[in-house]
Amino acid sequence: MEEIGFLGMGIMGKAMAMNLLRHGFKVTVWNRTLSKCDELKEHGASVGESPAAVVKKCKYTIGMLSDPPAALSVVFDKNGILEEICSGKGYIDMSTVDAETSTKISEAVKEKGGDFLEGPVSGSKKPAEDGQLVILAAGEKVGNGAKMKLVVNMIMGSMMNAFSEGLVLADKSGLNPKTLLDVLDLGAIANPMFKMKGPSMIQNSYNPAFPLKHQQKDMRLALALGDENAVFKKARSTGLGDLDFSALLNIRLDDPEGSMPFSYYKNRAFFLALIPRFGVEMTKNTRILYYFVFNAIRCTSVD
Ligand SMILES: NC(=O)C1=CN([C@@H]2O[C@H](COP(=O)(O)OP(=O)(O)OC[C@H]3O[C@@H](n4cnc5c(N)ncnc54)[C@H](OP(=O)(O)O)[C@@H]3O)[C@@H](O)[C@H]2O)C=CC1
Ligand SMILES: O=CC(=O)O
Repeated sequence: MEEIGFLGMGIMGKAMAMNLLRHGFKVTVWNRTLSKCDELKEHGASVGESPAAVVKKCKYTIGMLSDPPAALSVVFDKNGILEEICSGKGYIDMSTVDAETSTKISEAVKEKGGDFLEGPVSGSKKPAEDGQLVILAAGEKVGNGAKMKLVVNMIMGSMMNAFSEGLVLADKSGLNPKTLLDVLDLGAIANPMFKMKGPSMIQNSYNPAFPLKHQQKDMRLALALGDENAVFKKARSTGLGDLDFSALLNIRLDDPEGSMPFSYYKNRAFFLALIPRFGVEMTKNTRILYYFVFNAIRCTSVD
């Protein structure tokens, strides 16, 4: 069997490389922090001294790096992929990055005669260990895989935000959060993420499967500076970056305005209901007025 190179022995890369070994592939691994290759070595992997050394040895090399700077660094830096990639060799980047990063890497690899495929994945530590990841590959349409992944993770981050808020609201209303989990699981919004993360969130246990810092990075890439991203940024700035992304719940618990979005929608609905009653047409000026009044109330009426 062909020897496969693997760059990045983080939570995901380690599990994915281990699967390749389990299925009989010869694997050469590299990680910036070399000690993280030890476990793979014990299971039969070889260790390369740099991304370039791995590419020199292997026909296909896979990368699973944290973010765009890391993904670019293993390609463009000294002893990077570009020093050895050539015709007959391929590089597959499975990191979650933006389309611009993917395209930049693709162009540079192709310029050297190599092949490039982006293949970001959906699924976390457990699916990676079980060989059950969903690979989002767009072939020649480089950038579409990256974009799709960011859209999916923007939805996932927003769901986690709503879920955290619901757990806090249930708790503050004197309901048992475990009962909320049961109710959610019975209805139309039941989903594997709530089912998997809910019980550990109730126990305040955040052993990282998908580190919060990566979810915040995905929100940033997907939304630039959207409102939801602000919550993840706040969580990261308070030292939760290395915990699981469900630790977002802690921000909700600490937030004296825990039910702010609830009031936000309540006020918005109230004003939208009032406007037609007063016969006010939504001209540009009334929209601006509405915006200011609405935001003033939004800031002061949180209960
Ligand atoms: N965990 C998950 O559930 C999922 C993660 N992803 C995505 O997969 C990617 C990897 O995630 P995950 O394994 O969880 O992340 P980890 O934080 O566990 O691992 C990140 C990896 O990137 C390496 N790295 C970081 N910066 C650099 C750099 N400048 N140069 C070289 N290597 C660098 C780290 O090396 P070192 O050990 O030296 O720090 C490590 O190997 C991310 O893009 C993430 O968004 C996608 C789906 C699911
Ligand atoms: O990117 C994270 C995931 O769980 O998918």
